[in-house]
Amino acid sequence: MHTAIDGARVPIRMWADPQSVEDAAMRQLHNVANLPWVHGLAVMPDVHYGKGATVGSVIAMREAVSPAAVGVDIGCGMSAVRTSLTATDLPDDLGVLRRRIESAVPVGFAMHRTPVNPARVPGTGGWQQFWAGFRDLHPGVQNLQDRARAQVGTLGGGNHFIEVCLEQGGPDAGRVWLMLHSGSRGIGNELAKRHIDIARKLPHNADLPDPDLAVFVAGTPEMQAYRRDLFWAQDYAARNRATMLSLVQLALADTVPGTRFDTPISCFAGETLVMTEAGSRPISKLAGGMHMLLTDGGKWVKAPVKAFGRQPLWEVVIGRYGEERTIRATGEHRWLLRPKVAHNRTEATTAELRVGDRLAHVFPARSADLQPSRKGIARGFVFGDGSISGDSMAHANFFGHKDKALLPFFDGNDRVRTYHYTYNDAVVRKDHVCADKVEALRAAGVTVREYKRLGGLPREWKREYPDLDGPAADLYGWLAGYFAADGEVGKTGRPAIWSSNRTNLEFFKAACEALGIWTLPIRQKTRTGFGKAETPVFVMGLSRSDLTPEFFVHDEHRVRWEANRNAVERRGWTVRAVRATNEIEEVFCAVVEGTHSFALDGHILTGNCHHNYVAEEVHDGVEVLVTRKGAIRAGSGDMGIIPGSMGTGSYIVRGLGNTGSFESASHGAGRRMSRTKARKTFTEADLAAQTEGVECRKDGGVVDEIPAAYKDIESVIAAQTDLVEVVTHLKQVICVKG
Ligand SMILES: Nc1nc2c(ncn2[C@@H]2O[C@H](COP(=O)(O)O)[C@@H](O)[C@H]2O)c(=O)[nH]1
Ligand SMILES: [Mn+2]
Repeated sequence: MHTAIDGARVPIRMWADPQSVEDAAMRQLHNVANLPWVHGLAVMPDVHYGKGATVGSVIAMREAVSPAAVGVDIGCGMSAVRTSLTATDLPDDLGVLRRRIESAVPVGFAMHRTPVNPARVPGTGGWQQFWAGFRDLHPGVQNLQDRARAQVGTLGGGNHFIEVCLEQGGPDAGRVWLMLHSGSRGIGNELAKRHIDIARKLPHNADLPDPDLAVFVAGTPEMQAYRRDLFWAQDYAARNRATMLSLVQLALADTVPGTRFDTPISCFAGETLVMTEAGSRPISKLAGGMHMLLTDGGKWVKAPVKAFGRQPLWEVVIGRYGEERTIRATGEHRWLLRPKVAHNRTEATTAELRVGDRLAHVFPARSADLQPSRKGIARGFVFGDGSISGDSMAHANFFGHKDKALLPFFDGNDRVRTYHYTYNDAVVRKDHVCADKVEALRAAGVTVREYKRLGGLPREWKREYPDLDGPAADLYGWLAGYFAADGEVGKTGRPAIWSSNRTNLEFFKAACEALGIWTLPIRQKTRTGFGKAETPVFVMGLSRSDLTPEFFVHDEHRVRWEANRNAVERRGWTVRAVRATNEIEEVFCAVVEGTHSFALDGHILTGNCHHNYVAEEVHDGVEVLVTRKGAIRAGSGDMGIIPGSMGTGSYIVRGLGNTGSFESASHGAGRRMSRTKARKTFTEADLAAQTEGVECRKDGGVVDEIPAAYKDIESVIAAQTDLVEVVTHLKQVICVKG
């Protein structure tokens, strides 16, 4: 539970005992909470004083970001992977394995003599494109590319570490894990320092209580340049960890042949269709760019799609309502499931999927007060039941009683005129009849029908589709008007729209997608025309529950729909078959910060790979830039790693999505004392005692990393039970430090 601290411009929500927070850190927190751009500030239980901003703080800012608060180790984070080994599989002399890891991964100031070949890093891709981005970085780092390349796959010093850990308790007790902690190395540091300097000199930062709080504001070239370098450095940090992890995996597999690893990256084959705001597109075509993707909660978010190298593929066959499709994905790809009565699994890897599993789905969020506009209805009706003769303007044609329901939506509807016609069955044609001949024809027993017509309407109403990005009320109105012309509501209350032109229904579908209205697949049927000739016609069902009474312009449509509007709709996909294939291909994934999920075509919600420091997120309905300075994302279901110290172990956690902390949790135990104080307080003997049973350095060079220099990890975890739940407790047997 948290304590709210008032007295600043926004309240400080603190998941730590305020009495335990040192004065310097408390001053930093107040300074941050007083910044004009700050939307909110949450403080994690591992809080302590830090350069620029307090470590263990989550700063949500509107249209601003502070480069010093992000810090110099841009993208610093954790990676972990579970192996197939248990404690007894490890060598008796753990020193052998430690030395193998130390010779595979340079530590401290050391770097690779030649850069690691990316082919040795399965699960990552797009390296060429990534390095091509180097030339766009700050001019001051342009001479550092060779060094940056040589530092990919290196640990660094301080509290960066690589560990071999054992799972504590539970059914998998003794299972071996690999874990590591590092960031964007020298290049991230160089970029950060340059931008921090730039920010300090900007005039709007002149009166800040602490020059380290200088910010960049949205829409300025400085912000644009910082964001470009920031996201590049975050990508570098993730690649650095991925490279190290694969080098450590090789070292372990060399020591214990046959070791297998859970793969931390999970992806799709190139043809997989992903929902974007501009329609569904193959994921391979999206790779290398930023796209608006549909994520959990029905929100559209901008996110990069990336290639992750060649990986073995599985095939998943899914079906719903007579539709069936096959999706190819890696065996480790994470699928989100809808729980069933028989089980409450909410996710599974491809390899763990079972026949009958129901995939989770997501639909774009709809505005609760969506109303069709009058003009939209008129335009949609003309599209369906309008006509154009020659170069004239468009007409709306009202057959039967449609004029009663539709005319009120047209301006100038007093101009409507009545026309008469007879059918000529032989040539399938309407023959117009002059008004003064109607009586005589009827008296002679000829069936004379009538319809009403309103002319003088814009030509494009009949010829063009409306703008998908236009006002939602106009688009919804267009759908309602078109439905009034060519739609029907069946006996079960299911609305369906008909057209002889498939493209019209595809547009109708796209417009529904844009508004969050679910549609069924378009089906082809055969219609027997007036001349008894068979012609193809297309029909598409619409969701009952996504529509509103105002959508139904005709009373009889609305009455049928009302009677059935709550009927159950089975929209979801069910797994019909899962099998491994022999195919190995380039695979792709979207990297959505925050929710770590995005939708495939068919609204299938799926997971992605995670990790980051500055993220664009929406909190309290406001778009904010969230800086997690020593804090992790802990959205509902997000997996996270909270390390303790080189002697006390770590936790794998699952986020609870607490909005009070901006869906965040602590990133570690946090320092209890500075490095200087730790060196003065403790000896090598203390370090040896506190790291007993751990194969690690025990010399004076790492005394400042002694476990007692950090807070008690158990208390830190206990202080955030409303932010995360513990999934696995790990304790290290090897710890490598630089
Ligand atoms: N399991 C281990 N945890 C460690 C070790 N050294 C530090 N730590 C914890 O990591 C966080 C990371 O801190 P950061 O601010 O540098 O990102 C720190 O708070 C400690 O709790 C270690 O050797 N092993
Ligand atoms: Mn770190």
